[in-house]
Amino acid sequence: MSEQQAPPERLVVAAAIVDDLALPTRLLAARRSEPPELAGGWEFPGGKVEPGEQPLDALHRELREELGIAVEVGAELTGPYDGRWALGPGLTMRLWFAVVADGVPAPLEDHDELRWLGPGEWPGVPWLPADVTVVEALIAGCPSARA
Ligand SMILES: Nc1nc2c([nH]c(=O)n2[C@H]2C[C@H](O)[C@@H](COP(=O)(O)OP(=O)(O)OP(=O)(O)O)O2)c(=O)[nH]1
Repeated sequence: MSEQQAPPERLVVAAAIVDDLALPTRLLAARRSEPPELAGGWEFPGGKVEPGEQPLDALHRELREELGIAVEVGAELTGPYDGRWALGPGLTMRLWFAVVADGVPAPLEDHDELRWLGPGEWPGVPWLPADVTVVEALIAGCPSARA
């Protein structure tokens, strides 16, 4: 009988899209439309890195596919697990600040609503459970996000 191995971890890459990399006051949140168990939860736009793909290439691809935008990527908000954020069994996330460089964000895929959250509003949507601590860390690092 062969030993059971844990399935490989999948990396999710996502963006905290803000109005200004130096002084962020507005954050773009996206409401998931699928799968049914996640629908209605708000998240950072992004998705899974494909095998052989570089994380930042995956980020640009996901944002182009999901929102129809090109972005300028800024600093990474590193998490407590080897720089990543834990999302659930077998899933971790890397998150970068970004600003829109081209296009107007639209919910083209996987989302049914986008919302720019102003100062004091960043915690104000029902984020996916794993994102709540990420949003807290974002706010802690961005005094300009507070009301
Ligand atoms: N993009 C994103 N996913 C998140 C966040 N928080 C969170 O728990 N997740 C979870 C939801 C999903 O289970 C998983 C991301 O998968 P996804 O469905 O967005 O990936 P994908 O676009 O590549 O789609 P697929 O290949 O699975 O079809 O991570 C977040 O802030 N952003």
